[in-house]
Amino acid sequence: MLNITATYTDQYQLAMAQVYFQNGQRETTAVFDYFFRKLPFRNGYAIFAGLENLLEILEDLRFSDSDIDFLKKQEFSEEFIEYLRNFKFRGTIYSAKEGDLVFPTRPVLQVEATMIEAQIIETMLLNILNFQTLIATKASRMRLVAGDRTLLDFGLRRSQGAGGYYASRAAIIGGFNGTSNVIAGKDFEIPVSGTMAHSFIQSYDDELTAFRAFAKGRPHDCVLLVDTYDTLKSGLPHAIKVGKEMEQKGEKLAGIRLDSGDLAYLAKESRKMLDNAGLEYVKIAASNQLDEFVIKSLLEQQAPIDVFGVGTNLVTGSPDGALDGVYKLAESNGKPRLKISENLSKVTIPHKKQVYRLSDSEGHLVGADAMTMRSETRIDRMHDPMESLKSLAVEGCKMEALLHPVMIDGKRTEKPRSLEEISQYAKERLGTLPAEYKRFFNPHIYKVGISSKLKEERENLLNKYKI
Ligand SMILES: Nc1ncnc2c1ncn2[C@@H]1O[C@H](COP(=O)(O)OP(=O)(O)OP(=O)(O)O)[C@@H](O)[C@H]1O
Ligand SMILES: O=P(O)(O)OC[C@H]1O[C@H](OP(=O)(O)OP(=O)(O)O)[C@H](O)[C@@H]1O
Ligand SMILES: O=C(O)c1cccnc1
Repeated sequence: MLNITATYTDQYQLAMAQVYFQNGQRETTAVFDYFFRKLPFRNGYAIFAGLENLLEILEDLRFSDSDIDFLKKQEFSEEFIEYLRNFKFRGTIYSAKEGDLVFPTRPVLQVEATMIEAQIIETMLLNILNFQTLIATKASRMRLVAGDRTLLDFGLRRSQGAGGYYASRAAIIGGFNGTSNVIAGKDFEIPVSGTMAHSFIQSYDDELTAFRAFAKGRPHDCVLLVDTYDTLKSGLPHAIKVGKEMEQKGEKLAGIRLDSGDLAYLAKESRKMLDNAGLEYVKIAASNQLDEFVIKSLLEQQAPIDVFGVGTNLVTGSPDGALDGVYKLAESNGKPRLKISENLSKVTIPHKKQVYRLSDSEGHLVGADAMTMRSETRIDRMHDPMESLKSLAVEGCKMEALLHPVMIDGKRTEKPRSLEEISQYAKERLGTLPAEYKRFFNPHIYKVGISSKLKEERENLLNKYKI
């Protein structure tokens, strides 16, 4: 994994931390909620991703010697620098499971730590969770339309800098099968695969010679790019020739890739030509600015495409550049805290909380989560957090707690989950979500309610701070 140290933060976190340190508030405790306010892509759900990376980094988070040297040149006191030299995150984290379905305005994760620790990790936590959750969600939309066809991430070259590294991981959580990104493949144990570039074909005097050379070098995973000169008049005939030559050697051409033009038409024509030549097993891959809408359209056109290679629109989270996940103080030194806003949706919810996913007696999701004080284990009624007169009886519903202690006093509570396990979990959870939350246009809203106790606590605080 990329080497992230404790300076992966914003300066104001350190400035605030120094003030706590100097004012004898080193042991002041905090509870922060991580949540987002708006689903990306007008989607009906998000897939939580990035947790394993976060925990791995937190367990070993330090200021390195060079970090300390750098900070010495900034405006920090010697005593505070010494404190940072010995800094370690010793906090506790309650979190949703990575790969779970998450929805706006309810905590996805809670951090309990000293105020200093909690502030120092804020930026990094947001940076990791916001990005991977965005990309996993985008990837899952493509998985929903692609059925069981292969989805490959081709995005590293188009991503916002190093973001491509984590995008490849998040794509797998969202349901992609593999990546062209070699370092992500190595670090996260993602199946790595790829085809060939136009430059390879251009570098030879003719296409056939290029194809033959590639087939010789990659006899087991040879996918030929057929659109450099003319897909149907040149690329396909040459690929078929090489495919037949490979058969003579007891080898099999793995596939062809279409990267321009009308992908549905070209895939249909290519399939016919391959089948007529007895190359029914040769797969058709397609790429070129794909996204969930293009993939859906291609499949509606019955395009016989087996593999989709997706770059830009996956790894950039296009058209949404970021998930708006935030980190808000819910308690300090054991006292509940509130942030007031003109906009009721931005008034925070105090206290250590739990989020329960509700289902009926047969185990079907009822389309609502209930937010409670962490100490509550049962509630009969939940209230709309925005409209105080609206409430809903929930007695008889099964309540599944979503937030689990994943780190206690700086140590992880469980061994790391593999990426495969996480993506399998995401698949299962998405499988339980009714179709109306998964459609692209105007999906159902997955509701949230707060318990009577939490509502009362919030109102008391609101009254206390109201001017
Ligand atoms: N049959 C199709 N149905 C829907 N969208 C398609 C179809 N074929 C291609 N697309 C998508 O349309 C967009 C643009 O395709 P277009 O044919 O203009 O590609 P191009 O890069 O301009 O091709 P060329 O290299 O031939 O100029 C891409 O996002 C592509 O994935
Ligand atoms: O379109 P995207 O979804 O972003 O997918 C990745 C694109 O990157 C490659 O093109 P590029 O022109 O960079 O290289 P090439 O010469 O190998 O085609 C590939 O051929 C895809 O078209
Ligand atoms: O392997 C490929 O075909 C590939 C990899 C990265 C980007 N475009 C294509």
